[in-house]
Amino acid sequence: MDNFAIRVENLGKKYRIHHLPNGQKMPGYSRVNEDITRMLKSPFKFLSKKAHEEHKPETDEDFWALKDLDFTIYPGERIGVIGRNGAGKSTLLKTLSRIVTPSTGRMTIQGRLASLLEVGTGFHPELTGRENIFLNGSILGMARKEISKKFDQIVEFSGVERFLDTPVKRYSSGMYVRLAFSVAAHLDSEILIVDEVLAVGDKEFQAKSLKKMRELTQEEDRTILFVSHDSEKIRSLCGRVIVLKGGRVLTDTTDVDAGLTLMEAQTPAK
Ligand SMILES: Nc1ncnc2c1ncn2[C@@H]1O[C@H](COP(=O)(O)OP(=O)(O)OP(=O)(O)O)[C@@H](O)[C@H]1O
Repeated sequence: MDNFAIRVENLGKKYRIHHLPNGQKMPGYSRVNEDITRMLKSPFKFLSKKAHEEHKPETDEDFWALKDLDFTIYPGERIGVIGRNGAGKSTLLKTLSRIVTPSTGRMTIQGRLASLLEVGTGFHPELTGRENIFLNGSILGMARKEISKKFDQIVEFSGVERFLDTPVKRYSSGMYVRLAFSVAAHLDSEILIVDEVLAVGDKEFQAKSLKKMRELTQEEDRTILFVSHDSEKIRSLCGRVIVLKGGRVLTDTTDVDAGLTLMEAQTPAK
């Protein structure tokens, strides 16, 4: 088998979009929220409108958040996944992290994958920082002894030593990201996926994390997929960019500047 880290073939993700009788479109989950908000605002109006709506047929439509993706990523590459709001970046990273199930195609991942998605994923809120470090290590298949060996490095890099025995639900978002990044960067995984979260940390920690990610690819041949809206960060970290538009690959290039220019010329996906 080829020595690749990630191979994606004809990958697609389809969502069902509900059309409301008033012509609005929305995914199923937000329709419930919308109903609750309307009901709280004006219960009588909501109920009479709802009874009226019941008699109007609703239609559903397929919406492709990702479509026909094909690419191969090799060990040691630092890939920037870029695109305007709604282009499909998070959906792609969540699909690769197996949080979202693809609707078409297949993906082959060679190596262990650690992902750092939006704040709130990855850690168990009730567990302390210390417990989450061990939990994350065991999810990656590491023995307790191996995790213990990395423990001090993780804590030192994160700078959250004083709060190690506090449940992470009490952490500020900055502290949370510090620990989550440090765990993902230091535990044994061949592939690291980082979605925008670093923007939550302070400038100093952001710079330190970018430096760490460069080292991980250079010294340990680890592969990094990085989503960011910050062109400077993409330029300083990535050697290749995959530009998404409307769920499809617009371009996949090692000319990072050209990729960024093309992305900036796009309007957000509808
Ligand atoms: N669970 C869902 N149900 C329906 N549509 C969804 C769902 N999750 C995402 N989408 C839609 O898929 C498209 C891609 O979303 P995604 O979050 O991947 O974009 P993104 O490129 O990460 O955007 P941003 O830069 O704003 O974070 C959007 O149009 C979004 O509304």
